[in-house]
Amino acid sequence: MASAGADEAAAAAVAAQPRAAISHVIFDMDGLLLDTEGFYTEVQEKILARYGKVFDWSLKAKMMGKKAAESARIFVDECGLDGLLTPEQFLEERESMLQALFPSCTKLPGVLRLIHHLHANGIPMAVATGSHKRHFALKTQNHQVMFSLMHHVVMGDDPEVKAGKPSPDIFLAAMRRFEGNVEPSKCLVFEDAPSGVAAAKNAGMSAVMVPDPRLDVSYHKGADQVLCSLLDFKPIEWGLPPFNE
Ligand SMILES: O=P(O)(O)OC[C@@H](O)CO
Ligand SMILES: [Mg+2]
Repeated sequence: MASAGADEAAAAAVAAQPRAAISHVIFDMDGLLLDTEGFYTEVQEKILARYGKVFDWSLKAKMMGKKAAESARIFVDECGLDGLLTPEQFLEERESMLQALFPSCTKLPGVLRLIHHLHANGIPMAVATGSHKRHFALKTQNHQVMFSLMHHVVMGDDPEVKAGKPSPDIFLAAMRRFEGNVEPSKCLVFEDAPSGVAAAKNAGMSAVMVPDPRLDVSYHKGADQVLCSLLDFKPIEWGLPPFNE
């Protein structure tokens, strides 16, 4: 067993050489802060079952994190539903089911601890979500306090977000809305989706991925760090103030 002295020396070494000198943090929302991805999966499984098809995780990997219209197009194309269902009909069909589910969503493990810690230490935070305004309101109605700690939120239907993730648009818009002149290399993005990690990297930022365990590990590549849960995040590795526990 390592001695207390050895532990302290190891912590000092990590603090002396962080992976990056992060000053600003940007969170994805669905599947990262809020446990909403399961709702999408459930509803999409139901719709696909009507056509005698099974919704799987390789399709999920392509859809998650995208703007609604983009993921609807992927759903129709990948499932071979052209001529049977349009992307617009798909969105309409899933809408009432999703609306009923969203308000009951819960926070994912470690979210509150990390956000309160960063806020207490004066680290500016933002949210960058592919979700549009109407869904954002339904998902966050029971999590207002947490979102009030964010400097700002950028949503998928924001005029500055021309293309959804993996385009860097949303993360660059989130970066520009912080006060001062913030460099991408100082921004750390937390994401659950492959397209979100790619968007962060395309923006020149660092990306910590917290994927669903059902997502194949081949989708982890590109992330600077992959964690099972936000509870495993060590701020000190990124030049951020350490937890005091
Ligand atoms: O960007 P996020 O917050 O994951 O939201 C995307 C979404 O609407 C569901 O995949
Ligand atoms: Mg997400």
